[in-house]
Amino acid sequence: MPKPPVDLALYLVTGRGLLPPGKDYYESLEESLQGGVTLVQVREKKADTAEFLEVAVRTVGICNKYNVPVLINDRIDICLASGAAGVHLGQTDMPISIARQLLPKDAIIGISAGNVDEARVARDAGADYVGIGALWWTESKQLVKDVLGVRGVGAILDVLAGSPTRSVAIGGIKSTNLLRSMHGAVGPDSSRTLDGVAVISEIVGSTTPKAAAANLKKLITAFLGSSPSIITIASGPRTPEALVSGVVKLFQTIREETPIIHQITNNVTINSLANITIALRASPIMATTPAEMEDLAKIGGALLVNFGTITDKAGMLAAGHHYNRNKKPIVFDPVGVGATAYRKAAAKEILNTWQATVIKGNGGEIGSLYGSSEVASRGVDSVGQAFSDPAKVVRELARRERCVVVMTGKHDYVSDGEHVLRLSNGHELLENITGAGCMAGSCVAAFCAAARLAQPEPKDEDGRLVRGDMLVAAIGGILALSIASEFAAARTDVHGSGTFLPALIDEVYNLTPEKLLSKAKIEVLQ
Ligand SMILES: Cc1ncc(COP(=O)(O)OP(=O)(O)O)c(N)n1
Ligand SMILES: Cc1nc(C(=O)O)sc1CCOP(=O)(O)O
Repeated sequence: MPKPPVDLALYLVTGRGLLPPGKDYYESLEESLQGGVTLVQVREKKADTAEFLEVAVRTVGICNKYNVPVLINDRIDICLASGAAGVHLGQTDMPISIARQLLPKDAIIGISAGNVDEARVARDAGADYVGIGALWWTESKQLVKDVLGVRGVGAILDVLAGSPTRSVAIGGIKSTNLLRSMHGAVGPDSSRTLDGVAVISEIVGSTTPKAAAANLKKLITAFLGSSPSIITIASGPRTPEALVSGVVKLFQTIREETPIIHQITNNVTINSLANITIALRASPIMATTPAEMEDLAKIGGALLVNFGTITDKAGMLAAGHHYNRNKKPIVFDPVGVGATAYRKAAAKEILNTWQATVIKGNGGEIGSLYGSSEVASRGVDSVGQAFSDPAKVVRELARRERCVVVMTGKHDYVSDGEHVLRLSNGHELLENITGAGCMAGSCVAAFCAAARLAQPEPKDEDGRLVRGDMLVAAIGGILALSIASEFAAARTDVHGSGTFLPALIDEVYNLTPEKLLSKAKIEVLQ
């Protein structure tokens, strides 16, 4: 009979040195079990053998009351002597083949994996699970290597595809980043996700470990119980009529609710972005200082991060973290990402730190993120012919980044990884003004804020990073600007690009549901 899999969902690794002053270890342990911890590892780095054994025996006794298995960090002898369920082994500990011989047949053996090769060896050796770390930076252990970030963890998860070896991530996991960690840590090829999280300080360092554990448990249970395939869960039929009618609803929501759109953008187009946001009846705030981000993320309806003149990377990283934490949408506009190595590295760092809801770019920018040279970036413009299969590019990038992708151009392509839409509105004068693409980003962000507001907050934690139909929101933002551009270009007072820009702002201001309904050109490609 195969042994039943251990529940890795909320894995407490002990750390007596991190207890708050005056808090008893056994009391803290019992409270955390009451909060919903599913597995415990006794990790004693300073105790001698006698003390380690005493702690292990008492820990097993307490955990038995809650039917929660105990693993021992590093030490086979302590595992055997304490009656623990198994061990967690590091890379320099006893090899798993010997550990299996020494331990009972049904012992659980977990192994640390900090890279793809270590995970492959652990998998082939039959590890029950791998502990992948460090995901984020932590003060609980002196790290000797760079943190992996969600992408590093995702790459390791791919190695486990098709094997029974399961996985947890460890390092810096808190209630504030748990959902982002789980959503982001997905193998790009296999879509395999983590089976749980291993945590020390968030629980052990708390004066109320029961509440700390319960909070983490609520989040991880919601994630594991939901469909993790795509960040924005589609709702409603994807016909052109249904999509435009959804866009109109969001357009009206913006007018009724005037959501705050927080924008970190470039100094070339900042004024146009603020004006286009106001024209839509949303409310812009252009703030870049990292220290403000926690507060702004509480009041902002959505965040736009545009790195046209990338001087505020620290603010971008902090802002995204807080918007993820507050479950608010983020639109990422990686302006000119293919132009320099610095921008490429910054985009990678950003997408490894927070989860974008929508990525919007021109062909060169999307091509660069996708890893294609078919259409390249020169400065902030695209060069090269159109993609031979643009639908594939946006769909695959959306799947990989687990968000909605918008690729602007003669036709605009939008995908949530499942559906692909082609939008064919817009006027060529948009190419003759600076910041048309950036303004599209502001419009998309305003529609994303509306999409979130339009969907009632779920009563229970639902494991998502944002709520609302972000596919419709992305389409709405693009249509609002491109349909307004058609009305602006048709005006008799528009004589060229100079008169076009203010007319464009006017026409966004004067946009109506009827104009959107009558002009929208949407094709559902997939
Ligand atoms: C679940 C889990 N994952 C990784 C580790 C780290 O183990 P190791 O590499 O042996 O380092 P130490 O914990 O011994 O410092 C872990 N303990 N648990
Ligand atoms: C024990 C341990 N191992 C790590 C690894 O990277 O292998 S990180 C880590 C410490 C995790 O503690 P916290 O939840 O407080 O960040």
